[in-house]
Amino acid sequence: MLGLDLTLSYDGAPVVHGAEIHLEPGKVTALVGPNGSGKSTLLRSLARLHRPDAGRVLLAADEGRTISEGAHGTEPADLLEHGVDAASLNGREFARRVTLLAQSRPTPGGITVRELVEFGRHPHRGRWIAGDADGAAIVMRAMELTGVADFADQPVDRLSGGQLQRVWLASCLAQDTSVLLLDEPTTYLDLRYQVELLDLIRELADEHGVTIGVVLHDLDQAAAVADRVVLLESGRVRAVGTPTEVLVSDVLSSAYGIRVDVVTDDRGCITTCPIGRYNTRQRVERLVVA
Ligand SMILES: Nc1ncnc2c1ncn2[C@@H]1O[C@H](COP(=O)(O)OP(=O)(O)OP(=O)(O)O)[C@@H](O)[C@H]1O
Repeated sequence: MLGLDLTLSYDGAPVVHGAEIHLEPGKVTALVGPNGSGKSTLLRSLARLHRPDAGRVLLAADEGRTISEGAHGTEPADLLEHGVDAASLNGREFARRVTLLAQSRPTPGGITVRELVEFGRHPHRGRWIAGDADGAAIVMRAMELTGVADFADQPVDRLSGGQLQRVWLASCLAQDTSVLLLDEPTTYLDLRYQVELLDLIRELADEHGVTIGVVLHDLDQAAAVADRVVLLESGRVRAVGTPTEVLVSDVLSSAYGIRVDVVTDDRGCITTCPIGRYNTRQRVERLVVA
């Protein structure tokens, strides 16, 4: 998926200025940056939920293939030549290719977890007949992958924030798209489920070739899960590259307006340490000594 020269605004005031973003099949791209830098707006434009003032979103010709079929993608030059303009697809065609786990969603009342997950199958159902032969198995798999199968028959309005987050993710997975966009998916999740979600993201990319774009505030999580990091600052792409290339002290310190030290251990794990006025400096020193 390629977002080209995207200019995005609210009420005529631009908040993203000519951004380019390439999400590669089988790779995880993390969008990071300060509050208000335009991450969610950019992600929403890729999901066709925010109409660009200028620019366009191109999908690989085979990005219509589903996770279960195994999708393959192309380089930006191929997308420019052969890509499908996202705006040219009807809603159902687009929803079979791209899904977004949004930051906040209204919780529907009076339905069960399984029913909410089944909503994800909507674009795959026939218009007149309920034909979706693989649907039940895909819904079950989505619930198992996200750890919600045990409470499949519970009403969604009785779930905790973290449980609900996983149910929405299951619904996205049930959509079985080749592009998965996630906006701050670890919010509300406890430590175990944060780690499991990051593992799941990697698994979807590595084993199923899914194209993944994920907004993350936690830079250490971005370093752990992403192949590429896009750093946004004031609506512009400030840096793009591998975590080692982008998550460097001077770039982060300048983008976030606070000193950020970066420690890389001998296994290549990156830990970012924003330096506050009190005890965070000692934490960095401990990390460096260890
Ligand atoms: N519905 C809206 N109406 C008007 N302005 C908005 C709206 N949503 C976002 N903005 C503005 O657009 C800019 C980018 O917001 P966006 O939510 O994309 O940033 P973000 O990087 O995702 O921020 P955060 O990290 O706080 O979630 C901000 O200046 C914000 O105030």
